[in-house]
Amino acid sequence: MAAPLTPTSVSCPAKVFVAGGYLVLDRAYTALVFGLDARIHTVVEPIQTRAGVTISEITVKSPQFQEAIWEYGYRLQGENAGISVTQLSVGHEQSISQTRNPFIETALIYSLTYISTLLPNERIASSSIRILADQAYYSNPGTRKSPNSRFLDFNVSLKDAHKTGLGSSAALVTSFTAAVLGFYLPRQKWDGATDEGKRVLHNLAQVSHSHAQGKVGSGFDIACAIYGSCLYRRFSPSLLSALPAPGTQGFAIKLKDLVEGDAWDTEIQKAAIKMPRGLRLVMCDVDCGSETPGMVKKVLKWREDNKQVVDGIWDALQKGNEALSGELTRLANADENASDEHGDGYDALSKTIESNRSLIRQMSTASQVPIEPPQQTKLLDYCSKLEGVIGGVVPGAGGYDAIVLFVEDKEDVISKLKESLASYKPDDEQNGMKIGKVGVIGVREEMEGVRSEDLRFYQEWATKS
Ligand SMILES: Nc1ncnc2c1ncn2[C@@H]1O[C@H](COP(=O)(O)OP(=O)(O)O)[C@@H](O)[C@H]1O
Ligand SMILES: C[C@@](O)(CCOP(=O)(O)OP(=O)(O)O)CC(=O)O
Repeated sequence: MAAPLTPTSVSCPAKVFVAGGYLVLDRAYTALVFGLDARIHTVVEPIQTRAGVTISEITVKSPQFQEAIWEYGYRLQGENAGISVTQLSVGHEQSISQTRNPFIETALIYSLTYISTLLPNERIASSSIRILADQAYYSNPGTRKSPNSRFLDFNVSLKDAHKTGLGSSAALVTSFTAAVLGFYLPRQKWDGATDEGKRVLHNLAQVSHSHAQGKVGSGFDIACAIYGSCLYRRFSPSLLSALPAPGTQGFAIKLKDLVEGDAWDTEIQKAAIKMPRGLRLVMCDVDCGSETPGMVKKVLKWREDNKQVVDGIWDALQKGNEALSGELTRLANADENASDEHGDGYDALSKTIESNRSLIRQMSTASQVPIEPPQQTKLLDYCSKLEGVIGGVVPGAGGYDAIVLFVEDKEDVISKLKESLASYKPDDEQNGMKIGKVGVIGVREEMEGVRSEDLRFYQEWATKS
């Protein structure tokens, strides 16, 4: 007889991709990714069913948003095809979503299927799942239920929420997968606190996120959701191509083999990423926007057509990115060995950032993809001259989304930075784009990845549908 299921909650951090954008799509290069102290939590709880009634239903709610309830029926299929999931759209409640949430649906299919391979003779019980996200993922103001509320009511539907680009889908899929595995599986079958548990979680979340996303990303965001700040080398994309589609013959067994197997060549180096004690990251949201997949396509095409030139720039940039993580680690280690102030000790860091930016601009100009477009150059140059700002870059794919700055971790430096940004005047429109208000997002770097959470956090959100 299986042990009774107990409520389980897991959270994962947001990400900022500081160096190695585009390069990381190729295993020859690495990415420097920082986790941020904004998290997405997933809570899984048993639901009471009346004696004798056996239903197979999982309800997923994202109660901070309107119309964000998804109800799923599920069943085990023959021929090792795994668990099939059907969205139930009974519509008896106004808040039931009429739209699909591909990230939730896919994470459910993949995690239940994996669970079914480990518990072949057990019925998977119904459950209720809640998702709660920290404010920083969205720029909608939101309202508090009480003065100390951690999770705000955003008062909009997910489709109308304005994302700040911190990797909501990766933190969602990873915390969701971890919470579902932790809820249904006994510790001896899967333990998220162990290295092996994390490795399986990483592989499973990569496969499911990649499926939901259309297999375009390098997977850096999932790695960060699990391991926190790290140096990341991606897995070979061919690993995923042999997996049959969900619901087809052999899917379950092949999924189990894939996620538990040792063919994964992902490399995660936690020790290669550190933040010196006197510094912190500041993320600024630029009120504009860019489409990552379109930019990726164009950059890859440019690389294909100009292999030699591009390899030259990318090899130099890889060296520069290694110099950046090397300098951060050197400064952080120096902090551990002495308690002195750095004085002008950030000069080398500042120069490395500058020279990496110049290579990124070369890439922008040659590919004609606005990775660091002139509007962002002007903003970064402006910020880099402010007191206590060491330098900054356009994170990830770049474009008009955001900038990230290395800043001295002092209150007066941050408040002056905020003042200066409030009065910042961007140039008029260039190439059809004009950046708007620049705001500081309330986050900073965090080293820790996935973690179990205390259920008390969610009391306020216990009953709201
Ligand atoms: N709080 C949430 N609850 C439910 N689904 C969410 C939530 N936040 C994000 N998502 C899902 O993730 C999608 C956004 O993912 P994506 O476009 O990849 O943005 P990001 O760059 O933040 O990862 C949303 O359309 C939705 O499906
Ligand atoms: C281009 C990339 O290498 C980096 C993109 O980083 P972003 O942080 O810009 O990503 P999104 O939040 O998904 O838009 C693509 C990748 O590695 O997947």
